[in-house]
Amino acid sequence: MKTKHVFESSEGLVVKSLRGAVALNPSLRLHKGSKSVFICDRSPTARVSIISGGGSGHEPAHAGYTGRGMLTASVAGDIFASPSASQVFTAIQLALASCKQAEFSEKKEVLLIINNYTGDRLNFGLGAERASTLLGTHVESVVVADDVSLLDQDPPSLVGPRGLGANILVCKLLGAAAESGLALVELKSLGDAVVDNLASIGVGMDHCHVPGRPKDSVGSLKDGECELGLGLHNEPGARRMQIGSAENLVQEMLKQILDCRRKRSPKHTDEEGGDRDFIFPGDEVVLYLNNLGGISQLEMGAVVDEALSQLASLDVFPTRVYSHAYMTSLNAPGFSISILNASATYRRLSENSSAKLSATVPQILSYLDAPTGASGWLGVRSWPSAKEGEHRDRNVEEQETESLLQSLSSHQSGDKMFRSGAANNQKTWEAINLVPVQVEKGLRSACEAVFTVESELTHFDAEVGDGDCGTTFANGARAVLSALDNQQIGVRDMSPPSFIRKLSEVLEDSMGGTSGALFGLFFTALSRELAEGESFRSAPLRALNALSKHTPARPGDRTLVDALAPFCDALAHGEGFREVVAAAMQGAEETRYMKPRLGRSTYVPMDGEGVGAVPDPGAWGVAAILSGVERGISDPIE
Ligand SMILES: Nc1ncnc2c1ncn2[C@@H]1O[C@H](COP(=O)(O)OP(=O)(O)O)[C@@H](O)[C@H]1O
Ligand SMILES: O=C[C@H](O)COP(=O)(O)O
Repeated sequence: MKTKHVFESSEGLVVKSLRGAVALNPSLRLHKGSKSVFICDRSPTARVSIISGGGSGHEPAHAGYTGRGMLTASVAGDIFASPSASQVFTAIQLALASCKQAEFSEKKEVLLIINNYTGDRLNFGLGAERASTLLGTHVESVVVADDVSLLDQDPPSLVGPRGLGANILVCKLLGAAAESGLALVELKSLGDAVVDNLASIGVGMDHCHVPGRPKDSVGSLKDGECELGLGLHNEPGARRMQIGSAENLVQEMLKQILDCRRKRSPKHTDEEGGDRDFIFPGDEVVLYLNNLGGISQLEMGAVVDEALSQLASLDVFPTRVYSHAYMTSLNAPGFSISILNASATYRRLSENSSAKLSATVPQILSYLDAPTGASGWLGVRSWPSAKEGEHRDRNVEEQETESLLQSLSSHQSGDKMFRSGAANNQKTWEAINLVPVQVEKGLRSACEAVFTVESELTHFDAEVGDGDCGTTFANGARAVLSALDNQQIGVRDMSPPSFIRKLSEVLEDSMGGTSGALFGLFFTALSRELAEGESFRSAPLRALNALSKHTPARPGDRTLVDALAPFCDALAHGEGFREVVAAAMQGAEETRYMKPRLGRSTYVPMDGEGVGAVPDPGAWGVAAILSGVERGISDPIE
């Protein structure tokens, strides 16, 4: 595995890289704070804004696919961690603003293209909810879940298949369809039909290394070995196997794609036609290969050739062929093969009575052929002419974007109400038996505890996930300490509900990822419960119940809920703080032996030697936070 980088740390790397992407295309602007890139000269024909995004490390996704005929705006999280809900909300605002101001109020329709990862689903979902409430935006989502490598899991995971590199094919198709003037309901029908008939599988020769992470944070593969059923985030593949030969590898990958209908879990059988072929004779299909970043172009060309000749031997002759590093996993030496069945997409649209669009196969293919101004797809073909001696000044452009966002706040309704939430409640800390000095000490100590376990969390998450859990938790802890230090939040100056509400905003803005969304939701609910008069003993359990509406995770599913639930329960039952923290730690410890049904661990085979021995990183982090609080407060809470 290559661990040498041009930039030895990931600090500031994402924004720098986004600036690079914007420099390639004069039609783009960057909003640094939210890591959003948007079109500043949107075409008049597009009625709907198309937005996608996700963690960084997948470049040129998604900034490189922002441009006329593809995405109106994109939003990036940290490396391999989804952007937060507030980032998504800002991206939506900027996409809407890219219409001329006069048209702003009429073009409030947004389609989100979301890859099926928990963090992305939660954060894009919450960002969309906020846009509907505050801007009156009508938002629909198309969820890309094209990975066929884990369809026969038993019991089936609650997460569903991952989204792989064919996400970009969906962005291209829907971006061009939006450019042609389709309405939101039509785009949603088209998108759903496309993702239902899209199947992909990835393979990796080795893992990639994230700049700045410990060099041994991810294990290397042995000579001659590969991992089949690979995601985009460096998590272990569905299974290890001998490469054998390139022909065998491509054959195995195509077989999994062509058999995907038969492999779908029984619960999908009725609605999705389980036990059927993925391709019928005469179907028009698109072959799409995605280089994860580390395979030579020479070999990729040969893989295209191999895939085409094997498909020809099965009487399948793709009408369109694409191969490029569309959506990378840093520089991972791997690739994925995807097939989009355009004929089946057409059938699905014409047979489904609830579909709001009918589109012929040539029409569907025309969306792929349509020109785009997005540099990552074909490269920008025509540059707007600049006056002699006129140069772009990125500082001026970024300042203009800040001003634009500020001016947009006048279009929002109810922002103040949303932001302050429970802030009006004047109940004091003393009234709920907490001493402000102790609360601050506990909070600071919790942040220190996160730094202590950061590398452990990275290690656990690298074993069973994508290795970003330590960074995500540490980002949150750093932001909380800095918010306390610069008095952005102050325990003494704020009532408990307002303080917790602000804390949730700080966490939500700084963390991203699944855990950032879950913390944001939990603390928002906690603030509301306190404002409604619940005590510090009863409010956390009620907040946990509120969280349960956004995630199906329950104790036993091997998530951070396994640490949080015993804590909330024990607190509600009147146990002392030492005991409630011990309950959380025991819950986290027990995750070592649990089989995951949620989160990224579901993609990883857990029966393998040693893998099951690590606890769930999120649960471990929550337990560390709580024991940090315990260390920080010298007296019991009551
Ligand atoms: N659906 C879910 N519900 C509750 N907790 C979850 C869920 N999915 C993942 N988690 C928790 O999130 C932790 C990972 O957090 P994070 O690194 O932010 O996730 P990711 O990188 O996958 O977005 C997991 O260890 C698990 O505790
Ligand atoms: O690159 C990361 C993806 O957007 C998934 O995000 P997540 O790991 O937070 O679910």
